[in-house]
Amino acid sequence: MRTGTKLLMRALAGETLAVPPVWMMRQAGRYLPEYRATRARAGSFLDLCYDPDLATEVTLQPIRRFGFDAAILFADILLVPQALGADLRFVEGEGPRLSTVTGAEDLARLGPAEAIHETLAPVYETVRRLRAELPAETALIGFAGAPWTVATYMVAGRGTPDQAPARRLIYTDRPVFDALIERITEATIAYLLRQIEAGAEVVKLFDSWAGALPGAEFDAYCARPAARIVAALRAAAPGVPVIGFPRGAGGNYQSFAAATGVSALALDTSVDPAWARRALPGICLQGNLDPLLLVTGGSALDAATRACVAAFAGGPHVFNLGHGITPDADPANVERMLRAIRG
Ligand SMILES: Cc1c2[nH]c(c1CCC(=O)O)Cc1[nH]c(c(CCC(=O)O)c1C)Cc1[nH]c(c(CCC(=O)O)c1C)Cc1[nH]c(c(C)c1CCC(=O)O)C2
Repeated sequence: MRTGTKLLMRALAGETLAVPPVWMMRQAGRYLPEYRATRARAGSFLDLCYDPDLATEVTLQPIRRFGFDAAILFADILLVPQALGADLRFVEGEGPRLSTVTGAEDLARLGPAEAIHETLAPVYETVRRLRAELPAETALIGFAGAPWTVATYMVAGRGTPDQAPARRLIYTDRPVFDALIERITEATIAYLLRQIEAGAEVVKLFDSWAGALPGAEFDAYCARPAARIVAALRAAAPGVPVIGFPRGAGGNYQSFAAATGVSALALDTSVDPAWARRALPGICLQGNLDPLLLVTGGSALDAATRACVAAFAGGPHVFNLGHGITPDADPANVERMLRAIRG
């Protein structure tokens, strides 16, 4: 395989490497001064997402600075709802605001899954440019939000601490909720396949709020949609690894792995690596350093980084954080983390 020498691809294919490949969730972001400068040139965050030149530039910035083993496409999980017809804007200092979907009429106003590509064409162009510009050793990761997490924003119209609006819709109007999950699932498959066609070598499914699903609903709204997405990608794009990230799934990480057949599991900060190795044998594990250590730094960062590498050393591992790097992180601490991993 042409990509066979990239460390990330080797780890995802199940190889245990002496030094794990490394990348970070949110590696292109506000903790980098060069990101803030490009972001200021773009205007809004969404303008940046839809400008292939600038989105390519910010994706490459952390690769140039740190030499990560993978780049992740610069975009957002909420571009899919927007492409389905939701109004979307990001309020500075607050977060996303969307038009809400709480009933059959709202659902009827959304476009079909196949209609998303017109809006998302600039994202595919960014993927093409990245594939042409990335160093030969750097893998390109595409991504989408998982249906449940995307639905939580579409139902509430914003981020919520407990995803109560989406949970409420499950209990009060399950047919509408199921239809929404179905629409997002179809759009996600179409979106990821276009990213793969454009040059994404790996895709990651972000289910950031999987931990908010009641246990009885985890299978229906986290595992099953992910299983459908994985199966559709495997059928149309065999050989492209899929990383699943059911954040906060706890003990459900096991049933998620079994139900979906993902190539790798991204573990959040709460998961004990030793438990994960025992409970999830044979699968590539990604994670899971506490991102706060990149704010606090010092010898605690060195110790935790080395402990993380050692704890996962018995099998295929992709070093990452347990969640995204935060805007108050110090880039010098990222260098320090990389020295502790790579020596
Ligand atoms: C829930 C979610 C979103 N977006 C995403 C998730 C799932 C992962 C997670 O749990 O973090 C995923 C995401 N968002 C972004 C990426 C790009 C790739 C990467 O570097 O990881 C990815 C993979 C850029 C971004 N997405 C966002 C930024 C900050 C925008 C800015 O420059 O102001 C970036 C770099 C904005 C965003 N986007 C979203 C929110 C709630 C916010 C606002 C909160 C915040 O400001 O941090 C939705």
